Amino acid sequence: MTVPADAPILTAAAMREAEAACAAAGVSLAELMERAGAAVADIVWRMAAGAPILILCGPGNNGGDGYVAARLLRVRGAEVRVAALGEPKTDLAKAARAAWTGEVEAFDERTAPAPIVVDALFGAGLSRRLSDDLAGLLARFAGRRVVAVDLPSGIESDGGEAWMPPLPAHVTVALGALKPAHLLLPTAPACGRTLLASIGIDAARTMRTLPPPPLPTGDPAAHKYSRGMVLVVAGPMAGAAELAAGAALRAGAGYVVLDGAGRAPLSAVICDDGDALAERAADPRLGAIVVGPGFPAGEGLTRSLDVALGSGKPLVLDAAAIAAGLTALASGERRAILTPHEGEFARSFPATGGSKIDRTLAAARQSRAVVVHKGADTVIAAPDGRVVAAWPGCPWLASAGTGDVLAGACGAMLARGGDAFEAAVAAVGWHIDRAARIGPGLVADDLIGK
Ligand SMILES: NC(=O)C1=CN([C@@H]2O[C@H](COP(=O)(O)OP(=O)(O)OC[C@H]3O[C@@H](n4cnc5c(N)ncnc54)[C@H](O)[C@@H]3O)[C@@H](O)[C@H]2O)[C@@H](O)CC1
Ligand SMILES: [K+]
Repeated sequence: MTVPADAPILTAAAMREAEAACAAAGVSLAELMERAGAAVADIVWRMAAGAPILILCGPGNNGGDGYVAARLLRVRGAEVRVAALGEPKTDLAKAARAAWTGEVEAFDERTAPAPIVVDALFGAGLSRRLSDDLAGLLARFAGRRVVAVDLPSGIESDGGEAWMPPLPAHVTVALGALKPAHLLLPTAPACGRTLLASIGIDAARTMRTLPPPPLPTGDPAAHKYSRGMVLVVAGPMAGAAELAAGAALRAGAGYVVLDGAGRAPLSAVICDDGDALAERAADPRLGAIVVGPGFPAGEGLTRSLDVALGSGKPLVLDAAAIAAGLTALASGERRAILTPHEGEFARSFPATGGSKIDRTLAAARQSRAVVVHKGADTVIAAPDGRVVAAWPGCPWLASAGTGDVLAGACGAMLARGGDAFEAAVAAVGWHIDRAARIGPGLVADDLIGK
C-alpha cells in the first residue's frame, strides 16, 4: 500500500470547484474525462500485459471514464469487454458511451470475469451505501487484478463514512487529486496502491500527503544551542520521558535536558533531579518543552504543566497533558504541538465530528495548536487549515513507546524555530522513515539507538 508523496488532497466539494475553475480556464469537462480515461488506460494496459480486460461502467462520470478507457485500450489492441449498470445518465458519460463502438453487456450475475477488472462504477458521486445486490455482484470478482477508477466503488470520497467497498482494488487511479478516503482508515487499505493522475486539475495544496523526508543538511556554523535546546519533563513513568529525550537528540536537537527522576537514555542527555524545572524552563536558549510522556493526570502534572505554560516557550503536549493544557493553549498565541492517539483525542475533543481530517482540523482550530492525530493514518492539522495525511505510515510503529519517541522528535523540530506545523510534519516524517529503516521486530528503544 503506497500513496504518492506530497500530493494534493481534495474533498468532493473542493474537487467540483477545481473542476469548475478548469472549465473557466478553457479546459472542458469532456477534455478532463478524456485525460482521466487515458490515464486509466495507460495503467491498465501495462498491468494487463495482453490479458483480457473487463471494464464495469456506472451511470455517472466515473462510468464515463470507463468508456473512454475502453475505447483507448481497444485502439491499442487490447482485448476489452464493457459491462454497464444501465444507460449513462450524464451528458459527458453519454458522449463517452457513444464513442465506444464495442458491445455493452448488462452487468449482472451472468457477467463473466476477466483477469483484469476495471471498476468504473461509482467514484466521487456515490451518495449512499451500495445495495447488497450490487455488492454481491462486485464481490464475485474478488481475486482478480482490480484497478479502481478514482475510488473503489462503494467508498465515500470524503472519508466521513466507513463504508467498505465489496471489491478492494490492487491499484486505484485517483483523478485530479487524492481524496480523504484514500488516506484514512478503514478505507485506505482497500485502495491498494494509489496512483495520482493529475489530469491538469490545479489542486490547492492546503491538504496534502506527507512529503518525502528532507535530505540531512548540517549547518557548518551551528553550535549545540542553535541546533535547538529541548527540555523533557519526566513524570512517574520515567521510561516514557527517557524515550522522548533520546528521540529529541536523535531527531537533531543540539542539547536535551531530562527533568525529574530519569535515567539518561543516552549519555549526551543532561539529567536533572526535578528541583530546577522553573529555572530550566526560563532559560532563554530553550526552544521547546515536552510534557506528557509517562505523566498521568494529577497534581504533579498540573504543577509541571503550569511551569511549562507559564514559561511562554513553545510546547509539545502528549497524553494526559493534552486535555490538561487545552484551556490555557486556546486562550493564547504560542507555537504548540499536541500529539493525541485516538483515545486521547476523543477525550480531549469529544465534540468533533466527520472524517478524521475534519475532526483533526476542528481540534487544531479549537486548541489553536498543531494537532498530530496519531494512528496508522496519522493526520496533522494546523489552526489555519493546513493538513498533512501520513498514510500508510509504518506498521512496525504500532508498539508501546513509539508515541513518546514522536513527542520527543516534535520537540526537536519545534526547538529549531519556524513554523509549528512544518515542525510536526518533519517529526512525523522522521519517525516513519526511521521506523522503516529498522523494520520488523522494531521496539521503541531502537528508534533512539544508533
Ligand atoms: N472531478 C473531476 O475533475 C473529474 C471527475 N471525473 C469522474 O467523475 C466522477 C464523479 O462523477 P459523478 O459525479 O457523475 O458521480 P459517479 O459517477 O461517482 O456516480 C454518480 C451516479 O451514481 C448514482 N449513485 C450514487 N450512489 C449510488 C449507489 N449507492 N447506488 C447506486 N447508484 C448510486 C447517482 O445517482 C449518479 O447517477 C469521479 O469520481 C471521476 O471518476 C472524471 O471524468 C474527470 C474529471
Ligand atoms: K470506481
